[in-house]
Amino acid sequence: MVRIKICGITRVEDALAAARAGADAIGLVFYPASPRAVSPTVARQIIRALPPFVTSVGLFVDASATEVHQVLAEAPLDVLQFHGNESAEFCNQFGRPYLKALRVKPGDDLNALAAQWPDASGILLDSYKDGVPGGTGEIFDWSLIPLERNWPLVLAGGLTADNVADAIARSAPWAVDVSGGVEQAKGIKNAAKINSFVQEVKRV
Ligand SMILES: O=C(O)c1ccccc1N[C@@H]1O[C@H](COP(=O)(O)O)[C@@H](O)[C@H]1O
Repeated sequence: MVRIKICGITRVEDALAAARAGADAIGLVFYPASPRAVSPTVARQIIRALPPFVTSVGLFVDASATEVHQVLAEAPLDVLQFHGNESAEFCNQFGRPYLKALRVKPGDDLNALAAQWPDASGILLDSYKDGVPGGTGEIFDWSLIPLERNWPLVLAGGLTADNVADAIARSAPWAVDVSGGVEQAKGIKNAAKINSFVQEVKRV
């Protein structure tokens, strides 16, 4: 069973649509430059509306430790996702499980890179695009993903209901993560697209 995270949630109704569809986690973006960014106050409202057993994940891009602590003081996130150039030492300091995102380029030794964050709960692989830290809506070459690995893979980058079955077949991830592929506008999710995505993941 491949787990599912729906990222870039900005509204309670979208979080509930994800939960009802059968998603395991929702993602909240705390990167101010993102059109999907939420304030800690809105994040708290969304988290409080979640039914049991749906994990809340907070996404940061090279935030300071103070900024992460400020968010955590208001929004009770279950898991942190570091999508920038954060070191393992930085990621480890918050007392929360975390995902480390890597943006994949040809020639990367992904096993060696993943080993730099030995305490991560999972390694999220996303597409590399110069100057854009994530949420590109673009897939990357899944053949670059090592099938022999000792870390839980969270596959992201341009996933949609149309390509996620193929992506799973090629990479055997622990979980998949989608944002733009289930949106009707940046930061606004589409319940029908969420349902199709979740059903497609559960079908394989
Ligand atoms: O969503 C964003 O705006 C974003 C900004 C900065 C870093 C990461 C971001 N999103 C994450 O990127 C992956 C892939 O997204 P997509 O499915 O290709 O749209 C996912 O984890 C997003 O949450």
